[in-house]
Amino acid sequence: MSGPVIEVQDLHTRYGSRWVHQGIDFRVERGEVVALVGGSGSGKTTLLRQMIGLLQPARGSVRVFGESLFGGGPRRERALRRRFGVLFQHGALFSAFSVFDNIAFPLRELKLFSEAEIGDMVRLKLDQVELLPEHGRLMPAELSGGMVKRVALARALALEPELLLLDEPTAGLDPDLSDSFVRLIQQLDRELRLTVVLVTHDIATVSALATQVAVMEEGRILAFGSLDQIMHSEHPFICSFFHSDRGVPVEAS
Ligand SMILES: Nc1ncnc2c1ncn2[C@@H]1O[C@H](COP(=O)(O)OP(=O)(O)OP(=O)(O)O)[C@@H](O)[C@H]1O
Repeated sequence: MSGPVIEVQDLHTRYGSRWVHQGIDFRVERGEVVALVGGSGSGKTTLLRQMIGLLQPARGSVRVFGESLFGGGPRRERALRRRFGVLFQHGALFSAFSVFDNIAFPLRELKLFSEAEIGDMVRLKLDQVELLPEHGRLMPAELSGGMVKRVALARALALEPELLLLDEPTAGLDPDLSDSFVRLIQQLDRELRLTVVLVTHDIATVSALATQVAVMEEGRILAFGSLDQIMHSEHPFICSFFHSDRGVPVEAS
């Protein structure tokens, strides 16, 4: 496929009478890892929700793989949605399902595979996120924070998506766990040649993963470019964001 993986044009979003996005233009090219950063409440997660079709634009458009997430008919929309995987902010595992059944869920929904095939695929996904087959028997309540993220990532990868969307992938993890989760995403990104969009507040995550950075403020994209370009911006908001006490373990050359 040629053309961008995601193309957002003149996007306006509102919750009730409150406008959250006021004219967003944004493109994600194949193979890029784009980090959405910005102040709290600037509309990052809402933009991610638009990209996965959980919200409809009030104005403007969101196209994924060249198609609108709405209006193509149920079969076409389902086919389009199978091409991306989502890691939600707190993992969003089904608490009544085991790890195995959480990862199997999107595979079973397809009604294309036998239980034996699903078993093989779930074990492969567990291995990809560096968990053991026996972890499949655990319930979400028995998992550490790092394991929840890995299981949620395995579920997001279950249908072998081309596009992966991650909402705050390292939130709630201590620095060591955060580093090892970022390394895992890096490795999978290389192996699976994914296109990735992630929302994060963590500059270390941006520095390790992102090929492009979009800085959001008050419902607009303030700047878009490589981390190096963004780091050299003189915009006061960007300066305070990237050079604050949150620490910038980034060697911008
Ligand atoms: N379901 C909702 N209903 C009403 N308002 C909402 C809803 N979700 C988000 N908002 C509001 O929209 C604005 C943007 O929220 P969003 O979660 O997209 O921001 P964010 O940049 O991801 O913030 P954070 O970094 O704090 O997660 C905020 O003011 C938020 O309160």
